[in-house]
Amino acid sequence: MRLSACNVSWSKGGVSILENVSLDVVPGEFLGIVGPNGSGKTSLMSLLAGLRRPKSGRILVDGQAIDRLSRREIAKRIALVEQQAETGERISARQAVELGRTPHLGALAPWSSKDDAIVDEALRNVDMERLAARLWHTLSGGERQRLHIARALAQQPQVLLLDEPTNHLDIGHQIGLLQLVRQQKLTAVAALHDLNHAAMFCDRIALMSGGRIVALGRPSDVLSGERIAAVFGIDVDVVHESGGRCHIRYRPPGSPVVEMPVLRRISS
Ligand SMILES: Nc1ncnc2c1ncn2[C@@H]1O[C@H](COP(=O)(O)OP(=O)(O)OP(=O)(O)O)[C@@H](O)[C@H]1O
Repeated sequence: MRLSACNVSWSKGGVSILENVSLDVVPGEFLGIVGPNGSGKTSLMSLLAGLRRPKSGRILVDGQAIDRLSRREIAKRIALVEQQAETGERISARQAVELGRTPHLGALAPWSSKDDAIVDEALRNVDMERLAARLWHTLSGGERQRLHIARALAQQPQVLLLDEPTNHLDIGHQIGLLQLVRQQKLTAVAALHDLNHAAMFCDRIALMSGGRIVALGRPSDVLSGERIAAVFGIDVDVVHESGGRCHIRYRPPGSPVVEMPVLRRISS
């Protein structure tokens, strides 16, 4: 499924937050959105999910304006994992994941063993099967975050939107989650803070600053030292790898510039 933002602007209380943002998420790709705090990543995600309407411009789902689709139609195609998604309900881990099936259920489509199997698989995917019976309020931040992802997977969307999905996760589960997203046969867009995670897992990266996309392309084309310095105000050394990937080394303030080699992956 193709998801597009066409010249989208959004403002709140007279303050411009997104300005003329255009983005085409290609079917099957994993697109990363990076940028400093307040650059507009979450605002863009909520427009892409159809939760907010742009002041001008359009969000298109396979060429169709998103505001012409019902909430249920959107939910069958797009799942959003928000940054501070919480539930105050007294529900179990499994029940939280079962909520992902809601858009697919109805009078003519009651809960069935197929839904159970989808929920089982989603729990397995995030390594949470053994805690399925636990009550939500007894779970750690990282366990809850993994369940939010499982709920989104159980929704069986065509596009998965993730706002800082690795928050609260230990490094093993951060890498595991990004790898899991990459392995899914769906289109994914993730707002990420870790530039190396974006460079490692994303096919393309959109770099945001001040409510605009300032660069969009393959990791090694977008994440240049000059651009990172201009947008984040830090000095880095970038090691370019083959296949458009790169690795960023953060330089301690005041340390000299190092010529970084170009690395080529040796395939076995
Ligand atoms: N509902 C709102 N009302 C007023 N200002 C808002 C609203 N939502 C977002 N903003 C402002 O818009 C700007 C962009 O916010 P947004 O949450 O999209 O940034 P972000 O890139 O996701 O930031 P972070 O990395 O800190 O999560 C910020 O300055 C924020 O304060």
